[in-house]
Amino acid sequence: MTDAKKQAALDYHAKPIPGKLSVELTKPTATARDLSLAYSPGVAEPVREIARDPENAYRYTGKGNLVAVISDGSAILGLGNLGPLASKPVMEGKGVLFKCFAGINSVDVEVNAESPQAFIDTVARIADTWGGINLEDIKAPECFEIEQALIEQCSIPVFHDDQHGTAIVTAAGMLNALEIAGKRLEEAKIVCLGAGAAAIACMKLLVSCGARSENLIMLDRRGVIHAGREGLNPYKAVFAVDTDKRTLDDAIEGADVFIGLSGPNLMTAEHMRKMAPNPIVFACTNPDPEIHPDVAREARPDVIMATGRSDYPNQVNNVLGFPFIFRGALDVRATRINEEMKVAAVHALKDLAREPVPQAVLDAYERDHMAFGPEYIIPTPVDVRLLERIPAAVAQAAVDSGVARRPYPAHYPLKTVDDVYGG
Ligand SMILES: NC(=O)C1=CN([C@@H]2O[C@H](COP(=O)(O)OP(=O)(O)OC[C@H]3O[C@@H](n4cnc5c(N)ncnc54)[C@H](OP(=O)(O)O)[C@@H]3O)[C@@H](O)[C@H]2O)C=CC1
Ligand SMILES: CC(=O)C(=O)O
Ligand SMILES: [Mg+2]
Repeated sequence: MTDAKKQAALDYHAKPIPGKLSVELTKPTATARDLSLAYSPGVAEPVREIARDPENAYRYTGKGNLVAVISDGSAILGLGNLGPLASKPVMEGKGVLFKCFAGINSVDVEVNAESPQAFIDTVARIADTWGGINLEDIKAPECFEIEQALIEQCSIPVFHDDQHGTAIVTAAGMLNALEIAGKRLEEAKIVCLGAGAAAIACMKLLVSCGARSENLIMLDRRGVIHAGREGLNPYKAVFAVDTDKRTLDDAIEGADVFIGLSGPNLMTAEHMRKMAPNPIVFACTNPDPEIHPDVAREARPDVIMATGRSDYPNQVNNVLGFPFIFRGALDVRATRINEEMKVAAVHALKDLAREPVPQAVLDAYERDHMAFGPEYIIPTPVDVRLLERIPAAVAQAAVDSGVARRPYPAHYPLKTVDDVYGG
């Protein structure tokens, strides 16, 4: 970013008041009568009702439309382990996206925990406060243990966005990109740079969509994850392949697909030139991708290119997933977000990209034309049809797979965030 853009970003966060979110009132509070209902003595009545039946918390408090965005700041975007407090702008940012795209209220919680167990204990003790928990920017491998333990201990959906949100959006974009490139997932040679939270979840989902594990090479800071490599954790070991390739330079030769979920500027024009015809490059590290789109395109005009950013075509970013997935999960009061719900989200997102793009999206992106093709493999986050399609698909999958505690919502499909509380 230029110095001017960096300053604009700081000013955006600082002015006219610090931060990006505030709490709003939903009931009148002007009179003595209002206050006697909102607080003492009236507040005692919902207290008694919730003590009698905890389900009443959904009726008398904001719990059912409230998601906690929780981090320890150990993997903030691609910036690394900068600690809990430094993650707060990102967590507030996730809250902005929950609210503006799906009408979901959120609180950000930055946890200073000395161990995964301390993090789990802290969150588990306060989990009943919310309707769902979105774990964010927690590094691998700790994130796997943390998410699994919290899923087991909490009765509300717990979802590590960097794993599953990213995987859902990547799979949807990849299925479309492969079709446009005239390639098949079952045959595609895939290189994944990064072997952390996002990378491992993305590769697992691509394998379950049809990618062959023997066609997949994953790399971490030490290079290719190959059979016999010592010191691999069990999450990486699943992806160890029998190969004599050791570096990105070796692995990228003839690859159809590169997926970057690692760090900035790790891929070069020379790597691009070694890829197969019509290569697909998802350089998804934020804010600075593994390779700048202009460099990639100059090296390979035939590339289908995506990044995690809003300022280039094809934004493969979990913003296309988490607001809408939680919307569907909350509205049927799902106990968890299971594989069926994730797969339903992949297909809803993938299919939407094939439909004509609304004028409002063209206006927001200052474009005359956008249509399914190399420059448009996936919808943009401002597309209001995401709110119509993804929650509906997720809610239906929750009902069908038996994790919904409420029926498919009568007020679906949603047309705008004003509809989220129904009639
Ligand atoms: N576009 C999107 O929607 C999303 C993008 N991301 C991006 O993905 C990246 C990883 O995030 P996340 O998985 O949560 O973080 P993790 O800390 O869990 O994983 C980071 C992974 O990147 C690897 N890595 C880091 N630097 C290098 C390097 N120089 N060479 C090779 N591998 C490297 C690490 O290797 P090692 O295991 O050896 O330490 C690790 O496997 C971030 O940049 C983030 O912005 C994440 C989520 C969503
Ligand atoms: C987008 C996101 O969640 C990340 O880069 O970590
Ligand atoms: Mg993240």
